[in-house]
Order: sequence, then structure tokens, then C-alpha cells
Amino acid sequence: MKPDCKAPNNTHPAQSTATSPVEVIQLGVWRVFLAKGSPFFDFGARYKKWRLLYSTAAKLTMDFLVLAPIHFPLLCLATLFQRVAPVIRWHLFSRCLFMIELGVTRGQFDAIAITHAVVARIAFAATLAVITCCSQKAEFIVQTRIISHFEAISFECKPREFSASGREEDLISSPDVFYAYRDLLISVGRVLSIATQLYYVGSLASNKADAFIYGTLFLLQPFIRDFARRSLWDEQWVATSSEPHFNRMESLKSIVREPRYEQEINTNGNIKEYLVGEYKNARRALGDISSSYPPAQYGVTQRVDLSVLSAILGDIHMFYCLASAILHPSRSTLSRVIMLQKAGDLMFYELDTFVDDFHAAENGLASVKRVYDVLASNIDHRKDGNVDFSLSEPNGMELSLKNVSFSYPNCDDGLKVDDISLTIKPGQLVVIVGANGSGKSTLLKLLTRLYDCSSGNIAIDGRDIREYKLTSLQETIAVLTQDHHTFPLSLGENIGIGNPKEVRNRCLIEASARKGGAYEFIANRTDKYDTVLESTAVNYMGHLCCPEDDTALTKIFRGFVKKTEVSGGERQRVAASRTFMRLTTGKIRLVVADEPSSNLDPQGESELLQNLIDERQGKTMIFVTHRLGILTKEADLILCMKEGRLVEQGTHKELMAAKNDGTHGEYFNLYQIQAKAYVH
Ligand SMILES: Nc1ncnc2c1ncn2[C@@H]1O[C@H](COP(=O)(O)OP(=O)(O)OP(=O)(O)O)[C@@H](O)[C@H]1O
Repeated sequence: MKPDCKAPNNTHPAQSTATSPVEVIQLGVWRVFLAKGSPFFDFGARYKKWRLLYSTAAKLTMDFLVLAPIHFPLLCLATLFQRVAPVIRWHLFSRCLFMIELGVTRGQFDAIAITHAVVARIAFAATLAVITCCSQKAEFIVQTRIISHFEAISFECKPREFSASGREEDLISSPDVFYAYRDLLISVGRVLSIATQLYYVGSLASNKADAFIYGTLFLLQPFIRDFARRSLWDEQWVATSSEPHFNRMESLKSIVREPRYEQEINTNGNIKEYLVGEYKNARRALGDISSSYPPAQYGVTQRVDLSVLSAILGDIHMFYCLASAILHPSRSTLSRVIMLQKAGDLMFYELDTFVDDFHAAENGLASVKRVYDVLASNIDHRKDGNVDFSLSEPNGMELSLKNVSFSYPNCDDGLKVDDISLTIKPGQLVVIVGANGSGKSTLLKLLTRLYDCSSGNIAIDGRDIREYKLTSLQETIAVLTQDHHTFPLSLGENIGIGNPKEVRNRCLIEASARKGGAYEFIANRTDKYDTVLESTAVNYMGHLCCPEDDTALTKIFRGFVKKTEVSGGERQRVAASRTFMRLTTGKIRLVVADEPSSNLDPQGESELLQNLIDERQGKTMIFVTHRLGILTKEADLILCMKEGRLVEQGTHKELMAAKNDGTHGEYFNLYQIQAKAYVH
């Protein structure tokens, strides 16, 4: 069925139900949600917003002052001067113009006055050039210091944010902090410039009444234009593509573009053909529905009446000027008319750009506020406790769960862990099994306090998990997951970082690499432990170079971006070695391994698991695995999960023997399926 194509300013039915402060409109393929009624000159809303941002602006000013006590004030003065410069320039020019006009009218020129005016104008131009050069230098220094300061802050904030939410939310980029302040400075400069121009217009007008009328007429047009203008740049909005054919095209595009699908597509010609065909079909079905960026489409929807009024108002001061000249010829001169016209244009430009700069400054400061908030509130949504974990306890951790339930924040997909109660005794080897999506990894995240449970209670060594200091808890837990990562560092550091105090201890690193199964493949690398996996250099290619060309420059560039490849299994071995390195801290009392051997060959897998089990002394160990047998036979406790619930627990023997109403349980069934797969 052909989708409903709506005209750009068609409103969504939700709009008519209307106490909602959000307006929903369809723009081409986009469903746009718009905060209702906040034009630029809504001073009430602006005031509220600025009260919030004021402290950020003040704080940022102090930061700028501390970081660049000389260059920052210089930059401020220069920026403000540059903003009022056009008015001064016009004033000086108008003096020359008046004198020329006077000379032409009288047939006699005042050479000295003209020389003074010309010299003043030249001196001003030279001064402006010097100030511009100085301000560029000052800007460069202030920018560099601000960027490095905020890079450091953002470096500090990001891991905190990440550990709290489990995903990385980008903070404002450091250069943007500088630009936010610069936009603010320019906005202030524009206000100064508008005030100066009003003063200048007043000096051009022949009397106070004229000055007032000109000022009002000059200011009126931008006000009307703001009401006429419908620009998403000035509004708060979010949009989602709601057009099914467009969404399908995007999905198909991502399959072709994303490297993770590359191998599958390239080794199966039919897929490629199918994708191309489907893309063409979706494109055809989309027809003329526009996918242009929503602000570009929204601009088309201006109110015609107000636009016409605004355009006429743009010229009304000219008509007033003409009428005034006709009615009072003795008070008017041609040069005054020209200067007034020019002043009107300049003022209109300043007011118009002021709106954009001011919005940019507001948005920028709102983002900067977030950086400060992150710093101030330590963003971590998990409330930190104040109890230090006791390291004197020689055994592993005791974990007990009472009616624990959990659903992911911002996800109304139901409970992922549902009413689980269990006890893990100190030093036990525990294995969690269950089908995909049954909640095994989620349970581990709760046990390591990556998330807090939604209801119920988790206790470690008899004390609520939330009472422990997070750092103290993290020091005692080693986590090895299936999402193994390597860092863009040397192989040695990739392992050594497990115990940062011993990051240069080659002996410990090699021993850990042996246990993690990385020793052999690292030994075969030319640079061994010094092999750097990914270059950390930042590379640019000038826009006149074409990456596809085979020139000397592009070859050099490819050399910049060369990576040292490691296979998935090798990467997992490095991550496992890092965990063994972590065990050398002597503080670990809980080891959590979520399918740590999913990418390893059978021999690598059994060696890794055995090496981990050999480290059991003084630790509780919890494994998540799909491969029953290797671990489950040795486990003190098997937890069998299904759809977020704990359906069985016991040892391998107990669970294999367990029957309910004469039928075997979940673990038995899972085990049998695997056993059959190996036999056949
Ligand atoms: N960050 C998340 N936000 C929302 N839902 C999530 C998140 N992580 C996992 N889920 C959902 O929670 C459920 C349980 O996922 P979990 O990863 O715990 O299962 P699992 O048993 O470990 O699965 P597998 O064996 O495939 O690794 C799944 O439905 C999954 O889609």
C-alpha cells in the first residue's frame, strides 16, 4: 500500500488533542516533534532559560580568565571592538560624504576638514587591521588552552559516564566549549553594535522625534520577520523517519556500508543482487516524498502575510525619509538619506545574525552546563556506598539474592531478571546456563553492580551490595566477558593494564600471557610485546587528495592508518591474559567470566578454563557458558535460567537426576541436546 504522503505543514492528529506542549508534524519522511510556541522573542521563556545558563556562563568566564588571564580579556575587547567597527567606519565615511556634498553644493571644499576625515578613516582602518591580527593570535592561544583543559575534563568524565550507564553518551567536544563562549561574546558584541547604530541613527536624524521614528522602524522589521519566519533552527525539535520505504532503504544501505556485514555479502552473490533489487523497489515506492533534512523542509512553510509585511517594513524607513525630505527640504541632504538607508541595512543584518548567534550560544552553553553537571554530580546513577571491602577475608565472596528483579532503564520491555533468590557460598564454582536471552549476562551485571536491581536485594558477605564503596568493590572483582576488547596500545600494555601497578613487569605479563593462551602468538610477532595494535595518530587527508588514487601521497597516507590485525580468538586470548594479570593484584575475590572462550578452538578453550579454575583459591568463580560439560561437571552449583527466571539449581548430578512429574528438567534437556550433537 502506498504510504500516506502529507503536505509539509499538515498537523498530526495528536496536535488536535492539544493541551500537549508538543506539536507533531510530518515533513516528507520525517515525523517531527516540536516544542510548541517558543519564538525568539518569547522573553519569558528566554529569561527562564538564561537564569539556568547564567551560572554556566559565569563559571566558564572564570575558567577562561584563569586559563588565559591576559589573552582572554584581550580577545573580549577585540571581539567587541570588531563588532562596533562597522558603525564607526560608517560614521567616518559619512563625515567625508557630508563634506563632499557640502563642497559640491557650495562650490568650495574645506581641504583641512576633508584631510582630517580621510586621515581619521585611514588611521581607523589600520587600527582595526592591527586589532584583528592581535585578536586572531589571542583567539588561537585561548582556544588551545580551553581545548586542552576540557579534553582533560572530558577524559575524566567519560569513563564515569560509561561505567554508570553501560553506554557512552558523548559530552560536548572540547573545541565546541570554546565556540559556545565565542558565540556568546559575539552576541554581546552584536547588542553593543545595535546600540551604537541606534545612537548613530539618532545623530543622523534631524531631531529627536525623527531619531525615535527611525529607530522604531529599523527595529520593527526584524521583529515581524521573526514571527513570519518558521525555522527549525530556532526551535526545539526531534524527528524520526516514519516512512517505511525510507527506513527500509536506510537498513539496506547500512547492510552494504557496515564492515561487519562485508564478508557475508561478498561471499554470497545472491545477497548482493537481492539487496540492490530491494533498494530500487523501496526507492520507487518512496516516490517524491522528500527525505531532505527537516529544517530545510520546514523553511518552506513560512506565513506569507507576515513575510510580505516584513518585506514592506524593510523599506518603510526609506519612504519616511523621502516624505520627510519632501516636507522639510531644508532639513534633508542626499548623504543623510544614503547613510540612513545603509544604517538600516546594517542594523537589520546585526539583528538577524544576532538571533542565530544567540541561539548557538544558548545551545553551546547548555552543553557546557552538562559538562559541569557531570563533574559536579559524579553522574554515576548508582549511589556510592561508604563501606570498604574487607580484603582480610581469605575465602571468596558470599553472594545472596533475595527476590531480585530487574528491567533495563529506559526500556519498557519487561523484567529481564524475574524474582530470583539464591545463595552462592564463598569459594564456590558456579556455572550459569540457559538459552539465549534468558538473562544470564544481566544477572552477572547485577552481581558486579553494573546496574542496581529494580526490586529485591543483593548482599555480599551479608551486607547490602549498595553499602560498599564502588571503587572498593571493583577492586575485588575480575570480569572477563565475551565482548573482548583490545586497546590501541602495545600488546604488553594490553595485558599489563590488568594490574596497572605492574604494567611494565615483563615477567608477570609473560606469565599471564601463558595462562591466557596469548604467549605463542605474541612470541611470533616481530615486535613481540611492543607490537602496537592500532596507531593512535590522528590522520587527515587534504580535500584535494582522492583516497582511491594511487599517488605517492595516498600511499603515505595508507601507511599512516595501517593496523596490526589480530584474529577474534587472539583478541580473546589477550583479554583473558589481562584477566590473569588482574589476578596478580592479590585483591580479587570474585571472578566473573561470561563465555570467555566463545572464540577459542577446543584446545584453547579447555586450557583457558582449566587455568582459570586453577586460580580458584580464595575466590568465588561464576561462569556463564553454553557449552555444558567442561565446567558444569566440576561446578559446585549450576544455575539454570529461562526467560529471566531461575528454573533450576544444583550440581550436575542432581540436575541430571531431577524429575518433576516424571519429566526431566531444563538442564537435562539442554545437556541432552548438546550430547546428541556430539554423538551424531
Ligand atoms: N542494555 C540492554 N538494554 C535493554 N535490554 C537488554 C540490554 N542488554 C540485554 N537486554 C535484553 O535482556 C534480555 C536478557 O539478555 P542477556 O544478555 O542477559 O541474556 P543472555 O542469557 O546472557 O543471552 P546470551 O546467551 O545470548 O548471551 C534479552 O532480551 C536482551 O535483549
